[in-house]
Amino acid sequence: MAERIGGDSERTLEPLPGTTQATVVLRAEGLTKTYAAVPGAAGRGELELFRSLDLVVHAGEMVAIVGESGAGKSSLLHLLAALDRPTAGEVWCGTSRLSTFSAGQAADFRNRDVGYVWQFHYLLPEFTALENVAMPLLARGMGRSSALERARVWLGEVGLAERAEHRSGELSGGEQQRVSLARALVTEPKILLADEPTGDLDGKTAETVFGLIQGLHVAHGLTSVIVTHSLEFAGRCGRMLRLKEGRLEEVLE
Ligand SMILES: Nc1ncnc2c1ncn2[C@@H]1O[C@H](COP(=O)(O)OP(=O)(O)OP(=O)(O)O)[C@@H](O)[C@H]1O
Repeated sequence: MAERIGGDSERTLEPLPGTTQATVVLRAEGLTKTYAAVPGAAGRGELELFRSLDLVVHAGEMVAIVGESGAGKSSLLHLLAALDRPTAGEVWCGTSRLSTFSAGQAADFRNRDVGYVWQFHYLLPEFTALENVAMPLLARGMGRSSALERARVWLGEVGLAERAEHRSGELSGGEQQRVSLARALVTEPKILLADEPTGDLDGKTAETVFGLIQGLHVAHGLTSVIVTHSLEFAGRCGRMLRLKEGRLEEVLE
């Protein structure tokens, strides 16, 4: 059955080949991103990263985005998370047009619908692992004891229940990234966006964190977009796209 997406340009989406269902979770249409020139700054001319880029991500997909450094992968992920606005084009999440969001609506969208993992964990070092994981719940107004209770469950999901009371600054890099993964998912979003989540980690720790992401993706029925420089990890996602010279190409193996 095809699904309709709404807003002011309602269309019928075709199912994926070989499937009967096409639940589109994220859809970018005609996306263009240009960074403006900085007047008077040498080397800061206008920079067009991509033009008229389209992307459709279906429910349950795990999509890897690869590409050379500077290709625009992080910039694309920022647009999907409503962290930035495109120069032209639109990102849809279901029937919501991200470009119509106010700053508050964008923050709500990120708090409720998206779990975002950065290359660097950005945990608050003076707070415990448990408190760090609970932050997004506290930010949405949940009571402290309920937030901490739910955060404890998510620390368990990433295998760190016994580290709950450690300050995040006392944890190893891999543990910190696992805490940041729990923080991203504690609100039980439907979408996980991860920007080089293993980029700062050594090989074995990277494997642990990537395996965890894969496991949580399946266990929680997530729709995930993962930017990575690792072709090995990308090959283990259901679908690989390469951002190259402003275009997204399917990489078929
Ligand atoms: N806010 C900004 N203003 C101006 N230029 C920017 C801005 N953010 C990124 N850029 C430039 O856009 C280009 C793409 O950056 P982006 O971080 O999206 O690439 P990337 O593919 O994620 O790279 P990497 O793999 O090294 O992280 C780079 O040349 C970068 O300097």
